[in-house]
Amino acid sequence: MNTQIENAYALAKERYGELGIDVENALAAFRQIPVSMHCWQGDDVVGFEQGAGSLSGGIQTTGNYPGKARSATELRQDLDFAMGLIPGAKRLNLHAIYLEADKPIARDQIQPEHFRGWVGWAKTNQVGLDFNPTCFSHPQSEDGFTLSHQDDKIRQFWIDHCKACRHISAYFGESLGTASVMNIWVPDGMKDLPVDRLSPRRRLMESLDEIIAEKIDERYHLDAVESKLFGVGLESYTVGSNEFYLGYAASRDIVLCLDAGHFHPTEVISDKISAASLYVRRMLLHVSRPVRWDSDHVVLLDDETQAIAHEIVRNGLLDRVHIGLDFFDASINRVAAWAIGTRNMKKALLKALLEPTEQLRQMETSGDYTGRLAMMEEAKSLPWQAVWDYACAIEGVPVSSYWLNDVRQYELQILEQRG
Ligand SMILES: C[C@H](O)[C@H](O)[C@@H](O)C(=O)CO
Ligand SMILES: [Mn+2]
Repeated sequence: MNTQIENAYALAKERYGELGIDVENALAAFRQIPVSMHCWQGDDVVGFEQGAGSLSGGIQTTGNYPGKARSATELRQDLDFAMGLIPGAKRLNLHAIYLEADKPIARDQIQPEHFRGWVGWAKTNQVGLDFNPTCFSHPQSEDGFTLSHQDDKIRQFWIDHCKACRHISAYFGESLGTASVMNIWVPDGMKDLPVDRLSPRRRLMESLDEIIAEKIDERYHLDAVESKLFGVGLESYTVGSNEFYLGYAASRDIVLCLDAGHFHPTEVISDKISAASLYVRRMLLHVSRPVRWDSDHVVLLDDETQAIAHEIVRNGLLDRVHIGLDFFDASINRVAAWAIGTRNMKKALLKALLEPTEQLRQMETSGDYTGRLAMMEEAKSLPWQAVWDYACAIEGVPVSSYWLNDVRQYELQILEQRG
């Protein structure tokens, strides 16, 4: 290892030691925290269904940067490369439309066998898999309703899709020895003011009850539900609102998914984690960056990402909060987008683990708010970056911005050849 990195690390350890922080412990914990990378950043949420239509459901990818993955093989190639730029434990979050089959398969007919390639890849790379039914980009979702549809046949189609997905998710968990978190998000809603807000919500509740009725061992599969405020073209009413799913997850003892882009612009999910932790056993986070709306920009090392990490670490929630990412930017190199967003989430976690939290707590308890603010601000410029560089170096991951050189090479040799 580069002696500069080692020397900086040794100095950082000394500095943190003065504050009573054991850097080696923090680093060991950091390396174990998985961040679930979302497959859909690699191909603009298109997937590999035969005859796939365009993205719908009120979500949008903007940009047309060249080189997106056109097959599962290309997506795995990009993921291999991107994961090699990121230190610590990683998982992959798949959507149902990323199946592999040589003929069209109806969504309610998908099987574990269609994901065998992904499980093989996950075993080789020692990563866990997570899963999502895909209740959008489909002719049966085009009028804005799926699991809450008033037409029983359409509703049943989506129920059956979600049931099929649970079996695939359990197959992931059993094959890989780590529970797959299966997150249900449906776009259901209306562009303009509905008269009846209740009936679709009752139908959604009943559909979900039918979906989760079959008990599946938690060692293999966990059910999660994701709320939303609005979608494009679905501005006035979202069936699966925050209140709906908070109540649903708490009353059914399943996982609550909080997406950073799914609330009012000044609302933050960092503040919701502690509150929800009192009522739900587990949470899934979709860490994202909304810019004026649920725009799914690449995650930054900004105040909110840091606050999310602090809330998880300070409250001892690492084993109850599953950290996933949800952004899709097609205006920049897609592999770089994964690297930037995931590295930032990881940096935030490392910084949180290196915080002098006990000292801050004591100041708060004794009413020393001046000291609390001063120390919180000083903690931001403690030498965490030397620890980060060391974490990258010991895992053979590029240090500092050197990963960008690798991405440029990859772009030239692989992405640009895709046409
Ligand atoms: C593709 C994802 O499932 C989707 O982004 C969902 O999680 C969401 O956040 C919709 O706005
Ligand atoms: Mn999301």
